[in-house]
Amino acid sequence: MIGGLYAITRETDDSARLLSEVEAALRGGAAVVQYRDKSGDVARQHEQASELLALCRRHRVPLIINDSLRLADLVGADGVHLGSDDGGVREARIVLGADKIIGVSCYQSLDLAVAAQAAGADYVAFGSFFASATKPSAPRADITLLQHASRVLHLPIVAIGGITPDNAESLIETGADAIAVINALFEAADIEARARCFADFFIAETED
Ligand SMILES: Cc1ncc(COP(=O)(O)OP(=O)(O)O)c(N)n1
Ligand SMILES: Cc1nc(C(=O)O)sc1CCOP(=O)(O)O
Repeated sequence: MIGGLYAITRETDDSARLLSEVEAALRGGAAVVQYRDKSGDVARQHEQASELLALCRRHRVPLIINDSLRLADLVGADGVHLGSDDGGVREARIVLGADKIIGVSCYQSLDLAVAAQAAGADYVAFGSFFASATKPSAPRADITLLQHASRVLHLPIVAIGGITPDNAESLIETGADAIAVINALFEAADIEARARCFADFFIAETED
């Protein structure tokens, strides 16, 4: 079940730094990790994904691979995140099997989310809710989308794009089950403390 702080890695060839940053996020309470690397360096991706998987297993947190069904299958990751160019849910389900997590980017479209749900996705993601330093060109989603989506869908909803400690609560209160964060998490001076800050929003939510 996807929920809480969903940490997405920054691209780097410094594997030791990658691992130590993700470990800090896990210590702070990240509930899901996504490996996202657009370099096209297949050897590096295989090595980093394998090392991250071992780390995530030690913390009992799922590792999702962005974009690549092939890499997810090769390293035995816990799931894959599919964007509009990354293939369909049904194919991913056949390759990965019933127990793996399949997430789908639905951008600003509830129709895409309904279709992903019908195809057997395990979660859907909407964004970008705020200006994103990582993806400045990402089209913006309105927060009311979360309200509609949480009424219509019966699977976890992930919000992404420019999320910071100052705006995360508004998304969670409006219907996000998870918040996916890159910059505001991994650019923080103290990644563990920042992760804890994000994770605590979900504890506060269950206490309300
Ligand atoms: C949790 C989550 N949500 C959305 C995205 C974006 O995926 P995509 O649209 O495929 O873009 P890239 O990440 O591949 O640039 C994501 N990765 N994770
Ligand atoms: C990878 C990605 N996808 C987005 C979308 O809107 O689909 S926004 C985004 C970047 C998220 O990083 P940050 O937390 O640094 O803004």
